[in-house]
Amino acid sequence: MNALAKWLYGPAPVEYKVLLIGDYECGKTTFLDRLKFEQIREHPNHTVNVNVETVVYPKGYNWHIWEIGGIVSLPSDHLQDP
Ligand SMILES: Nc1nc2c(ncn2[C@@H]2O[C@H](COP(=O)(O)OP(=O)(O)OP(=O)(O)O)[C@@H](O)[C@H]2O)c(=O)[nH]1
Ligand SMILES: [Mg+2]
Repeated sequence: MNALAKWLYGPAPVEYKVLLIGDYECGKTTFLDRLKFEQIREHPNHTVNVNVETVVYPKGYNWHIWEIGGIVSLPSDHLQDP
């Protein structure tokens, strides 16, 4: 079955997961927009928590890019000393 699917659809795409982190308003969404849409917005909204986009480059390679917003609301117990 696997061989049949491969013959019909070609090889499965290669999947990568990338974490995009950085200071508040450092340009993470702008960078992601440029990669995904090949254009940028002048005033993108602040990212709340997470923004995920998949960029295909080159064909057969899927890059799942997770932008973690600069303003992250974490439960307070994550912020306490161990
Ligand atoms: N001049 C200049 N401005 C930029 C650049 N990249 C982003 N900006 C501007 O900086 C501001 C913040 O950009 P975002 O891409 O929203 O930054 P962010 O890191 O995603 O912000 P958060 O999601 O709020 O953490 C926007 O007004 C962008 O237009 C750059 O390379 N040069
Ligand atoms: Mg952002």
